[in-house]
Amino acid sequence: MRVFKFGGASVQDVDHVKHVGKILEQYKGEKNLIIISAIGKTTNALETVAEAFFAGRKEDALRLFGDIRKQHLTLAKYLLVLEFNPCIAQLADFFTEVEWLLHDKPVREFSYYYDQIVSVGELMSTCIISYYLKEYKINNEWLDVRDVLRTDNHFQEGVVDWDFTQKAVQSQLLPLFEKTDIVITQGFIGSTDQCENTTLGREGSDFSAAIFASILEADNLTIWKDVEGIMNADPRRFPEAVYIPQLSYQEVIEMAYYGAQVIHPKTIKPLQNKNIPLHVKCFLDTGLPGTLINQHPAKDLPPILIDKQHQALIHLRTLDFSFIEEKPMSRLYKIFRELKIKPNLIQTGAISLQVAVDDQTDKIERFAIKASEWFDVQLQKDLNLFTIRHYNEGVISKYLLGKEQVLYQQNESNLQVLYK
Ligand SMILES: Nc1ncnc2c1ncn2[C@@H]1O[C@H](COP(=O)(O)OP(=O)(O)O)[C@@H](O)[C@H]1O
Ligand SMILES: N[C@@H](CC(=O)OP(=O)(O)O)C(=O)O
Repeated sequence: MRVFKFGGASVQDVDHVKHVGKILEQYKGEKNLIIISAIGKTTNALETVAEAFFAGRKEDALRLFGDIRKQHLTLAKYLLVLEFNPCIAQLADFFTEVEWLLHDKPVREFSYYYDQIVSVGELMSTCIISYYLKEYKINNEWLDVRDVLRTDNHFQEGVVDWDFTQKAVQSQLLPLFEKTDIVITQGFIGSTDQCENTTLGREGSDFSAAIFASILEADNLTIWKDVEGIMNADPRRFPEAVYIPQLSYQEVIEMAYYGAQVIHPKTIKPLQNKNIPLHVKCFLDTGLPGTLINQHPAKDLPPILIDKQHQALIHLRTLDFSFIEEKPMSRLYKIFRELKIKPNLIQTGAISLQVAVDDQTDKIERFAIKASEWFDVQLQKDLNLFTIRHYNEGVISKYLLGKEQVLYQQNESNLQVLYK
């Protein structure tokens, strides 16, 4: 058994969806679970629908959703002939689910509505692709992942109930493989025990794929991307980036943790725990070897560059001049935990502390209010966090010279600079 994941970039239009069919043909006769994300940038578009709805701009929300609906119907029209009508019937159910909700008034928290609305992206994409594959004579079964992947009710960041999910995989997913070799399902989304939609956090489809690979004890997880494989930097921002043929789980988990936006940070743990190899392969040129990620330490790694934008630096000083010891630290971590804030960089002094975090205005404001009970809180915005793993003098001078540095930290393997 293999698990494949196709992200939004790989299913962004008619030609890309057709290419998915071509890739699957190469694996005929093998059992494959296919996890697919929303088409192109649909999740971003659905986020604006959720925001308009929650702000009470019902007409805007309906209009924006109308555009998304139209795009999906157009895609179905260009891909399908025989399977067009059944596909449209299934899509209509998904549209109705959202449109009914948009006619209501928000009475619950934003995250709840976000998940009910945004999750339709993956339902629509998998529906169209499953029908396209049938039309193309690639027999497959479509699975509503909400029947299998159970989470708690932390909307926008559902925590997976592994026990339930494992049992549901046995009872609902595996029997589908008795009928067909290919099962198509959604990444990124799940459901609570109350049948409410949840999401696993932005870009969470990689994580969904790893969850299934782990439960199924798959031979391999392949994530198809629009790049040659994993590179030592984002090639969109660093055209000189070089491709890396093999990486260890540990290296990739570190890269993702520091902000490399190529694999979701939660993807590696379930794979490492079961020793399942991860392949990052090139969607457009399947002949390329891609990057293999496994337990073996990589040799001769180039310096790895990660430039994380939209950072804010929170300056904290204890109001009563007490030292930064266990008590103030545990208070701070309690607030981080409550607000789900992840510190990207921490530097401590005697009575002061600086924390770099992703600049999420709403969360930072709530943090400042809570922390001001014990700390003087100041904020600095519009910063970037540059991380170099496996640094050397050459890369330091190439990339950091001339940058206005705000904070600097260095250990044996990482160098991090917060700059303006
Ligand atoms: N270290 C890296 N190696 C390769 N690609 C990277 C890296 N860091 C960021 N990227 C970016 O990740 C993109 C692919 O990820 P993403 O757009 O999330 O794909 P998908 O939507 O298919 O999951 C590439 O186009 C590339 O710009
Ligand atoms: N569609 C979701 C989940 C995801 O993982 O997408 P992608 O595979 O395109 O990064 C998002 O955009 O966050």
